[in-house]
Amino acid sequence: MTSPLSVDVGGNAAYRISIGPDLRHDGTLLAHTLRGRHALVVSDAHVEPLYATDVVDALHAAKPGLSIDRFVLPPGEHEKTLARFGECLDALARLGATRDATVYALGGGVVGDLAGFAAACWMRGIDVVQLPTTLLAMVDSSVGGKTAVDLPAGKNLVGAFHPPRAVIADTATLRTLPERELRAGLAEVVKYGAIFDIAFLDWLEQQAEALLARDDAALAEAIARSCAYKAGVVARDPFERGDRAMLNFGHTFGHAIETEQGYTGTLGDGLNHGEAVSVGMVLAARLSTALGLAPQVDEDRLCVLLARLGLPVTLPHGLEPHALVARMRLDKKADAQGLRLILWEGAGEARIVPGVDEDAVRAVLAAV
Ligand SMILES: NC(=O)c1ccc[n+]([C@@H]2O[C@H](COP(=O)([O-])OP(=O)(O)OC[C@H]3O[C@@H](n4cnc5c(N)ncnc54)[C@H](O)[C@@H]3O)[C@@H](O)[C@H]2O)c1
Ligand SMILES: O=C(O)C(=O)C[C@@H](O)[C@H](O)[C@H](O)COP(=O)(O)O
Ligand SMILES: [Zn+2]
Repeated sequence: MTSPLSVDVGGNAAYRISIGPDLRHDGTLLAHTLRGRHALVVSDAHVEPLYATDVVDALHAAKPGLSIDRFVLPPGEHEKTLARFGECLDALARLGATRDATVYALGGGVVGDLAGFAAACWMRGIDVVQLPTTLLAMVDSSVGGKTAVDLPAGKNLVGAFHPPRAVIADTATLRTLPERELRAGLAEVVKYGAIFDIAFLDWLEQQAEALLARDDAALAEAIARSCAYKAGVVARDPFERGDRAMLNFGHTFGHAIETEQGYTGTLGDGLNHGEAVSVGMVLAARLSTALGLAPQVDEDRLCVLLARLGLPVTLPHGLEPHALVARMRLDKKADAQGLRLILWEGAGEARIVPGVDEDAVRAVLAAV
């Protein structure tokens, strides 16, 4: 077994992100995260048949006598609901999970967010270990402790900050990830370059083909570098009181699109999260240009890179600017001054902008 890469997340609730092939079989690494004798593996109906038995077997081998159950969600963003969250809590009750139990979130960001929220609430908080199986979850959602479910009114409106005890990213699971989901993950990878580091954007431009071809070395580097950017900011600002909000670049627009489309991304007729963030980043860059904050050339560069990665860069048909702006008002960054958006001053330099004029936002939405 190749030795895993690791990224440490500092702060009050420090933990390690381990990245490498076949880590789901590593009983020692998995069992190191266990405190009690109950474990619930939460997954979805695509991922559970592929990988859950490996995790359960590795845990049993490392800790005989462990009581393990599985809770399996139907796949898709439209399942990240309060109702499924309630079912997950029922599964913990059936297991008899005590306060030293561990939830293993095996899947993409939908599983990670919902299972993490259940762990945050069960008996006021038990351990969750994130076992991400999508690129998006490896580079973003498994790290940082944001957990949530969606409401029909908006994305992630009910949730809690609940950092994982560990993140174990088995990169071999990416071999079965559908092409579209790989591209969606690359949108959040591009986000780190856009907000923090122009040199990372240069690297992504050089590695675009290798990443799309799932070159192991390119993917491992993209994951480790992304985790390092995210680890740095969440350790400084775990509860998003300051610059962590930059991780939301493209998200106020993106979440409005996902909500307006009824979270149909994984059903095939709408945009999934990564795709919506791709369009959202283009809109944020265009608004920055329109407001005179950033040069046009950087907006063009971002669009070209996202398009090369096979991501959408224009608004889907049928979405009304007024309806999207109404959704944006329920964004969690909005405040008494109105919309607070993450814009940029150019590639690699995000900026938090309060009190953004809604007419300017509608004009950009109408133009893209
Ligand atoms: N908490 C955070 O900080 C954070 C960050 C980014 C995104 N998110 C959330 O993450 C969610 C999106 O996550 P996602 O893009 O992983 O989507 P997802 O969880 O819906 O997974 C995408 C699809 O891939 C399938 N899949 C997962 N792993 C697979 C594998 N290895 N092989 C085959 N199929 C596999 C899933 O079953 C699903 O159909 C959104 O709800 C978003 O809001 C949260
Ligand atoms: O970790 C963060 O902070 C992020 O904003 C990461 C985002 O990619 C992610 O989609 C997050 O779930 C959005 O958070 P929200 O607070 O806007 O719901
Ligand atoms: Zn996101």
